[in-house]
Amino acid sequence: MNQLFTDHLWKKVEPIWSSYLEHPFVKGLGNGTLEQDKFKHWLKQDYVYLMDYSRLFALGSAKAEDLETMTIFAKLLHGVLDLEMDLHRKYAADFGITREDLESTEPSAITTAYTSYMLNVSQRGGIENVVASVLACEWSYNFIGKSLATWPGALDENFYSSWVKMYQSPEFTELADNCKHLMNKMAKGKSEEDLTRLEEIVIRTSQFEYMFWDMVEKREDWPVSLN
Ligand SMILES: Cc1ncc(CN)c(N)n1
Repeated sequence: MNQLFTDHLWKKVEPIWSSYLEHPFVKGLGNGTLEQDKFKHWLKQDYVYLMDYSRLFALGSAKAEDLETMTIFAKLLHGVLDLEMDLHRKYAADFGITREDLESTEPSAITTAYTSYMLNVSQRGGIENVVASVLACEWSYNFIGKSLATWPGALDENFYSSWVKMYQSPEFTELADNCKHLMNKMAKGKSEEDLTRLEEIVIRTSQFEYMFWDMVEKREDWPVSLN
């Protein structure tokens, strides 16, 4: 394969990622009209999602076979725990939600399914599986942030402008670019069969991304509640 593996992947996931921009939750972030109760649900579910997502970067660092890869994973871990989750903590403070409340959020069915899938695939396979698992998450949010930033008024002062600003920022773009760089590095020398397997992981996680947007839009938890 002469083209970058991430360019090949982009062609595969583009229809799924375009549908994110049509999703009511994402549209509400871009035009500032999203109901705050729905956003609160995203905030809490995403916080516990990111706690598990961080574990993947720690796992990637542990599985790394060279110092460059180990260092990138360590930077990605720091980026999520610090830059990204700081956005969540600031919004939570505006809502009067404490850090303890955020951390003790019960993961919904979709959150559990998505993080369990990534952790399972990453633990079972080599480091290339870890990279394929984390790729859509970082890259698609950066894609959404950059796309929404072009919408009229999305960067003007409104409740969700800090969300758009952070996900399109140079700092977050660097995290997404680091994931893409690792994916291309891992793809080098792999057989067509291995690349197809990695592509399937990226497509599956892209589908989970859509399900996550849908879950927060509908404020879903578990289908049958115990109380
Ligand atoms: C579900 C989800 N996917 C991706 C991201 C961006 N790291 C996120 N915060 N949450």
